Amino acid sequence: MSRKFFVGGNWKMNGTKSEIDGIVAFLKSGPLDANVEVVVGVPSIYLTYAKSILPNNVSIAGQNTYKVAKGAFTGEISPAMLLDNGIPWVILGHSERRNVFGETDELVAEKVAHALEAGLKVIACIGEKLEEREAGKTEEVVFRQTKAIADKIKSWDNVVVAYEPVWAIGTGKTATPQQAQEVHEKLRDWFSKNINQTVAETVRIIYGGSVTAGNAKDLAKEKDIDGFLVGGASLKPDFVQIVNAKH
Ligand SMILES: O=C(COP(=O)(O)O)NO
Repeated sequence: MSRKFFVGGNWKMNGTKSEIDGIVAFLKSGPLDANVEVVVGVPSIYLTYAKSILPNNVSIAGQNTYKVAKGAFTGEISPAMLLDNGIPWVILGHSERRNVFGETDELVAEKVAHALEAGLKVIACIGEKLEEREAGKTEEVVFRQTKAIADKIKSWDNVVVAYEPVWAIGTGKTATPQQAQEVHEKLRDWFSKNINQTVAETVRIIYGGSVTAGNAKDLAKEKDIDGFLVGGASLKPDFVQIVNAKH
């Protein structure tokens, strides 16, 4: 079963309007592989601006939403607010939300469930820390994080899973194609055993963690790597080569 290659850009807390103009310029000139789904994750304050100038072949995501529709949650935004502004995607469970802002597996799962119920599509992030990998706990961690989400949601149709080993994020220490493929394959097997074979075969599992134009092609060759979630490199023209890495 073929899965449409998916490349997300996670701009994190970066950008000014003029820098966004520059990013949009290289996305427009591309050319971007038409067989690849491209979504850029934009800081909340710039979502409307970015959406107004992005080319039609690039979609847009928020970087966080809360677990309920409205209320006394100063500083938060809801899935309904993203949808009200024509934003169809959201990135949830990023390791920076988990490790810097203390989001638990439970909270991430509740956020994913509410975002899907509201009608958003979700890039759901999982990934182990270096000490967990060194302790041989990679599978245990990513299965635990995935199960927490599975226990709360009814369908994986609008979910892209992003495996982002924390030790590879922003470090330049990219997982090797073999390391990434091994975890992606185990995750797909987890879906087969715990959800169903159709989900296992159709859910896109993308890799994130120091993806560059230099390593994307080799990673893209792996059968269970369905794309990327790119941080630093998504702010630069090299992002076009990463989008096109599969073909
Ligand atoms: O956090 C990341 C990856 O960041 P880098 O590509 O900068 O390692 N994606 O969400």
